[in-house]
Amino acid sequence: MSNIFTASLSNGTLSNGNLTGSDLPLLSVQNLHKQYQTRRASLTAFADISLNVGLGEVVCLLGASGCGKSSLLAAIAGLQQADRGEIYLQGDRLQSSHPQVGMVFQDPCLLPWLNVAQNIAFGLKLKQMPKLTKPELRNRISEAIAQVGLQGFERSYPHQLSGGMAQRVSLARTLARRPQLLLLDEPFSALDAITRLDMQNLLLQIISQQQTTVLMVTHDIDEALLVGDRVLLMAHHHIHQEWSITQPKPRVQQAHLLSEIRFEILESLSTVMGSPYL
Ligand SMILES: Nc1ncnc2c1ncn2[C@@H]1O[C@H](COP(=O)(O)OP(=O)(O)OP(=O)(O)O)[C@@H](O)[C@H]1O
Repeated sequence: MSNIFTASLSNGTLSNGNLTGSDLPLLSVQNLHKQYQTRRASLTAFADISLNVGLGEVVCLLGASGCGKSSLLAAIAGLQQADRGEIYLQGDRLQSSHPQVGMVFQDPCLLPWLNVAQNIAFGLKLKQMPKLTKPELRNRISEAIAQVGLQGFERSYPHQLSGGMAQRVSLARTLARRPQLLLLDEPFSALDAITRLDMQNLLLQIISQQQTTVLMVTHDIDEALLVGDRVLLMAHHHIHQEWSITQPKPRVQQAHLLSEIRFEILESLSTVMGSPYL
């Protein structure tokens, strides 16, 4: 095993990331389980999921389609209820959506009749958000626009933006809420390769400036290796294996150092899915 990562089988036990001693994880998920009931069947979304994410940690969730990644994120975001198990944010039990938990989806979901600034303001005016004064609202909006590099586009409408710009607005809308925990569900997967690289760099920049805690779903192993401090591999609705990556960021120039872990992830995925990914 290389010195830049460590791998372990989680087997449903709590994963502590970089936590030490009595540190409270920012996010703690304990024995979470969800079934979807359809007219014909009961489908497992995810089963017996336990994980911790430490303050400032970036954890990436990888896994084959249908293993439950998006459902897990939606449950943590409070967008849907799990059937069993508990979710804690800094020790407080979460049972519905929380202003300190922000989520960005693959689709930017911008409101077409609102301009960039108004779309960002919309996220700040949701009923679960603390009330802001007008100057506070203006500050939050301009700060978020600057964070994603969209100064000058405040009055543009969604149809006037490229896909990458629209996703920047979506990110700004969530960042403006100053969430403690950022949940990202394949945020860049609909973008072309170059825009995707730009957005990955932007995310890395925001993470390092704000010390944001992130739980990110991605299909892209290279993306997980680029931004993650830990990579969790989900299979058959469980967390199957995890890797800690200690290689310093940015890692773009050091892709060769990560090839070993990339190989391990593909090997593990091939074994657990019974399909050749190598
Ligand atoms: N609203 C729903 N009703 C019924 N079953 C659902 C629903 N949403 C998801 N499922 C099922 O739950 C399981 C997990 O789905 P989920 O979308 O969470 O997986 P995923 O790992 O995010 O997949 P992908 O990577 O393709 O987005 C799948 O079997 C899926 O068919």
